[in-house]
Amino acid sequence: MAELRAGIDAVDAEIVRLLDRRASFARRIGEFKQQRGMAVYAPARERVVLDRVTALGEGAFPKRGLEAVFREIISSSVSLETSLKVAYLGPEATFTHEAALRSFGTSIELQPQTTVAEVFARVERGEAEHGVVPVENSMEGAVTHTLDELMNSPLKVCGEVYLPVSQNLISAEESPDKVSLVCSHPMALAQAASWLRRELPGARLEEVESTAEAARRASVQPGVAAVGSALAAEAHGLKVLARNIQEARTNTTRFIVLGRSWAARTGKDKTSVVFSVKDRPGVLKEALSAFASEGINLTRIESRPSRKRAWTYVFFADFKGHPDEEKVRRALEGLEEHCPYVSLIGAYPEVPPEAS
Ligand SMILES: C=C(O[C@@H]1C=C(C(=O)O)C=C[C@H]1O)C(=O)O
Repeated sequence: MAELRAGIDAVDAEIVRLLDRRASFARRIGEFKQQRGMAVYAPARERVVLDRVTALGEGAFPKRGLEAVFREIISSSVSLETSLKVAYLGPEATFTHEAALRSFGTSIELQPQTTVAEVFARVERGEAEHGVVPVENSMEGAVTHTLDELMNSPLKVCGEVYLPVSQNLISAEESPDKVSLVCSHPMALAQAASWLRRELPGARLEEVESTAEAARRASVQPGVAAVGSALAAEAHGLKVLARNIQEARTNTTRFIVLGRSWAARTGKDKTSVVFSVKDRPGVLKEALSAFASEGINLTRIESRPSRKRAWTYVFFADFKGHPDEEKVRRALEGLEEHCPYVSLIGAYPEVPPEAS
């Protein structure tokens, strides 16, 4: 055993020496970016680094572990280049906090904000370089606040993250029969609606602004439970009275990372656009034919009120590809021919939902 541990000690010393060497490259890259006014966070490059190191692994060390270790190495490298600030829809211990940690690791400054609008505003004012907000849930659909902000903001989407949502009944009470009030974010209450109706038919439901605020209430008020994550329970010293009370096991939320510009091309990317159409028959079909004729796969389309004139709409579409690709450029030109308004709101490395 002592001999084997000596082996580990020797390897650790080597790893630390190599990490120091890696850090000196990162610092130099940081200086290069600063001289040219480039953004420090390079999500496309990070994706390439993470894919490369997991492919290099020969299986003795688990791939997920490799990805997690390198996520932190990259996070520390970024912190050597600049003190990166990332605003997210808080408070702490929400799913968005978890999504921000997944994207940026623990070595950067995370700033919890109380609303989606404040996350956008902070990044727009330059008080944070990036923002993380939820954009859609596989059961409940779009996060409309986020779409409405995206429509009017100069910020761009430069990353996406998927997180499986596990909702739990969490409380300071010992058992569910002591619970008379359940509070949570409206989306979390909706996700757990059937369980709550079935198991706690007598409890009152109350909407609050976040799952973390609900957990805080549950920690100070007797008879109150929250619907929220195990992370929120831990943060507020609560017990998990029931696990996985959400509607489906396949409940996943997709988050986006905001920045001043979209990400560079990796070869496996997604692009997001917002567009409006003229008011005449067949116009949406014509607009979308721009994608069909280039063989581009639309992964999502969503309509929202334009908020400029009653009963007029804008469409949000995500599709596979990057604006630097010739066929995507042609599809966007085609879209512009049919639509009075087209805006490219982001491009980012594609994350397969099942990989998250
Ligand atoms: C070092 C760089 O800066 C950051 C750190 C990275 C890393 O540690 O590998 C990768 C991308 C950037 O977010 C770079 O752009 O290469």
